[in-house]
Amino acid sequence: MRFQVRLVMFDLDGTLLDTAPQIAEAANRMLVGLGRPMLPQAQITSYIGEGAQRLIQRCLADSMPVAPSATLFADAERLYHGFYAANAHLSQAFEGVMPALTQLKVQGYRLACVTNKPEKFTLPLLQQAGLADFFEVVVSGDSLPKKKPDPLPLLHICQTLGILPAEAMMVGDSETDIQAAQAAGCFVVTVPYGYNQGRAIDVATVDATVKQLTELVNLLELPALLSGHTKKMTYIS
Ligand SMILES: O=C(O)COP(=O)(O)O
Ligand SMILES: [Mg+2]
Repeated sequence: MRFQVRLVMFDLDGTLLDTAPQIAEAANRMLVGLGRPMLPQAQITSYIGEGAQRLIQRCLADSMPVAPSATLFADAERLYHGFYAANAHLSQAFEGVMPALTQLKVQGYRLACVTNKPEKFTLPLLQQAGLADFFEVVVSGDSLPKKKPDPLPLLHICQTLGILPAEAMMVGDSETDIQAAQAAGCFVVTVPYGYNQGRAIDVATVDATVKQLTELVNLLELPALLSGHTKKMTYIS
């Protein structure tokens, strides 16, 4: 049995939008507000991908030997959310994002966004970047009981749109996306320019990789979408 991709689900941070500068700035303002030393942007960037709470925990863990109390964590979260709300709109789309989404939409692919970012930031950010209208469904890190790498958000999108997971493709920048896609039974394609905890993606673990999202258009036209997701697609950019 051969499956044709009908749904493409996009990760947000590090795939559609370059959010790291604003996330790092908000995290450093939070640390300063708590009387703690700032961290290099690259270090904070490597903490992106598992949601805001995990990012805050990891930033705090770098400056204190013991786990923060619930009160300190609540203060940190309030500060981070306040600072991030003020600067999130400055994040830019990566090259190729707008033309790729436009083309895929014209070609009739169903499009969705699945991110571990808190919901209160996701929609405003997509709207400000002019991307919100491309997506039929947007699922954030706190929309459902579980987030990526759990397959639940991806399966929820497939179910909402009436698409089989085997007809869906996840496009992301990190191992979190790869694990979620593989657990859901979806194809997975990665970009090399994102964050992935500061590491390069192991391309052996994905169906394909594209340098920028415009390459997806050709990739999806290849007749190499394979049954059972046991073999790789032949196109590695
Ligand atoms: O908020 C995060 O940690 C990452 O979000 P992402 O799933 O869009 O990469
Ligand atoms: Mg990401």
